[in-house]
Amino acid sequence: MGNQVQVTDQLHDYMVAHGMPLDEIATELVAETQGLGRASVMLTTPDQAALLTTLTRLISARRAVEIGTFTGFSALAISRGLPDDGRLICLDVDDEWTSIGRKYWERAGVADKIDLRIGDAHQSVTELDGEFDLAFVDADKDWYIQYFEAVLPLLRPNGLMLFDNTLAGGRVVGVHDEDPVDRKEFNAHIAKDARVDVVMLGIGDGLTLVRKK
Ligand SMILES: C[S@@+](CC[C@H](N)C(=O)[O-])C[C@H]1O[C@@H](n2cnc3c(N)ncnc32)[C@H](O)[C@@H]1O
Repeated sequence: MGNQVQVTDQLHDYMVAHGMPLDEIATELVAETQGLGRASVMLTTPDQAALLTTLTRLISARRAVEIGTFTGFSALAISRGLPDDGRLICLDVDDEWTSIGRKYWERAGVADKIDLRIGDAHQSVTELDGEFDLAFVDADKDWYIQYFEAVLPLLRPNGLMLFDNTLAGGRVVGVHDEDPVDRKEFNAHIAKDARVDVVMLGIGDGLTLVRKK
C-alpha cells in the first residue's frame, strides 16, 4: 500500500501555486473576506475551489445546490464550472455575508446563474425540488446527516455530493477536548450506505466526495 504524504503549510502553498490560480475577482473576494477577521476561517481553500470548478465541469453539472455560502467564494467556483444556462441554488441564513458574494458574482458574470435563498437551510433544504447534478454542503456540521438524507433523493444517478470539514482538523481520530461527534457520526453514517460511493480527500479540512449509484 502506498504512503500518504504529510501536507505541511509549505507543501500546501506549493500545491496551490501549481494548480488552477485564483483570478483577480476571486483574490479580491478572499481579501475582503479576510477583512472580516476570525470568520474568514470559514473560507474554502483555493485548491478546494479549483477542485469544485473542475468537478462541476467533469460531471457536466447543469443544476447544483450549495448549503452554506458565507461570502460566496465556493459559489463563485461552482458557478464558474456551470454552463451559461446552468443554475446554482445557494442556501444560507446570513444576508450580510452573502451580500459580499453578490458583488463578486456580478463582476464575474455568474450572478444570473445563482439563486440565493436566505433562511434556515433545515427548512429550505426540504423545499428543494427537481433533479440536481451536484451538491456542496458546508453549513452547520451537526446537520450533515439530515442534509445528506434530504439531498440524496434529489440527486441524479452518478451525481455528486461534497461535504466540507469532514476531518474536523484531524480530530476525528484520537482523543480531544472538543470531540467532533457530529463529523464522526456523519462519516460513519455514509461509509456504510450502499446507495453511494464515498471518497474522503485530505484537502482543506477534509472534503468527502459522495457519488450516488
Ligand atoms: C463554513 S461557511 C461556508 C463557507 C463557504 N462555503 C465558502 O467556501 O466560503 C458556513 C455557512 O453556513 C451558514 N449556515 C450555518 N448554519 C446554517 C443553517 N442552519 N442554515 C443556513 N445557513 C447556515 C453560515 O451562515 C455560513 O455562511
